[in-house]
Amino acid sequence: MSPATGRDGVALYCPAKINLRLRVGPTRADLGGQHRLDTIYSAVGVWDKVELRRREPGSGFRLSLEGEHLGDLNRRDTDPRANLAVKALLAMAQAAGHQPDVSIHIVKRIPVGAGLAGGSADAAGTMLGLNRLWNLGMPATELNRIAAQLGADLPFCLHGGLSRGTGFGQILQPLDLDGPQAQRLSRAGLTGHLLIGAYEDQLSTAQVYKAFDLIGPGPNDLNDLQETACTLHPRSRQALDLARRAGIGPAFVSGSGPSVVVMAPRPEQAVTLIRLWREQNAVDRIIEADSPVLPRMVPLRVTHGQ
Ligand SMILES: C[C@@](CO)(OP(=O)(O)O)[C@H](O)COP(=O)(O)OP(=O)(O)OC[C@H]1O[C@@H](n2ccc(N)nc2=O)[C@H](O)[C@@H]1O
Ligand SMILES: Nc1ncnc2c1ncn2[C@@H]1O[C@H](COP(=O)(O)OP(=O)(O)O)[C@@H](O)[C@H]1O
Repeated sequence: MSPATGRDGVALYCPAKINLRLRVGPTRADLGGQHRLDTIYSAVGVWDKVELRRREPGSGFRLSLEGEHLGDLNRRDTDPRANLAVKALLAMAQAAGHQPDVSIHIVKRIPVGAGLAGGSADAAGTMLGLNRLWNLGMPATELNRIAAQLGADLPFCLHGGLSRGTGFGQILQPLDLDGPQAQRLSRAGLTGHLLIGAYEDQLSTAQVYKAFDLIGPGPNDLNDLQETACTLHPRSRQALDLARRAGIGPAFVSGSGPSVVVMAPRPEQAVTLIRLWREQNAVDRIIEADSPVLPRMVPLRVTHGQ
């Protein structure tokens, strides 16, 4: 049994992401044709677990998935190289001049294709874990550069907590969790205990952004993509309306959706909302969590032959 130093294996607890504000501007050539964003990211305590273990030199990578809600990851014909965690492994291996002889085991709890950045969370966890496993000492600037090439919200997922995001979402201004901006968000009821209403349905981020160019933002939404996500997925609008009529909130769609987020600081609010959502079959899965949170890494005890 190797000592729990992380020398042969590390486990990462990767939080989901919501947007407490999401302003979407026009597509820009200097942003690679992506929309200019001004957003407040907040990491949420819905955790994927990414376990990384060294494999024999030259044996290549191996990916395994576990979880009850794997969405379109569950298809037999899915190429493992399409998994964002594998893309992160290959990008880190290339940047570090390393062979990608690593097994990646992901325990999925973050709903897939939900607007919660589950893929980016796993990819960020893989990057942080490899930086430790391979003793790279890669600085945050280099990790951010690689992350931004893999996904717009991946740089945020490396850090967690609260952060403003601009550019296409990759330019970060982390917010001090005790600072004035975090306190303002807390006074607005946008931090603390929340409920996520999730669906077996998925929405394609690319499709939502494309439809946004035709539909545009709602008049008073925290999230400019919300009107589009609710148009494409009406059950999300139903779930939000139930929360609003019960006076529970703020309530909004998470990122490109379809999942919805309702801030529920008091226990009785959560009980009421869960009852309403279930009575009206407004959501498929309800998750209670707190926000903001930070990613965590722990050494893995690797028994030989594992
Ligand atoms: C919408 C947001 C809000 O935080 O999160 P999710 O809902 O995906 O979690 C993000 O902008 C999603 O980030 P991410 O999921 O990494 O998107 P990517 O894979 O990089 O991009 C998928 C596609 O979305 C479009 N895209 C993405 C970001 C952006 N600023 N403008 C865009 O137009 C592009 O068509 C891109 O090809
Ligand atoms: N490790 C992963 N976890 C979740 N989705 C992944 C992963 N790797 C690739 N994907 C793909 O990314 C797409 C978007 O998934 P996800 O990041 O969960 O949603 P969103 O972009 O809406 O936050 C899905 O269709 C899924 O097939």
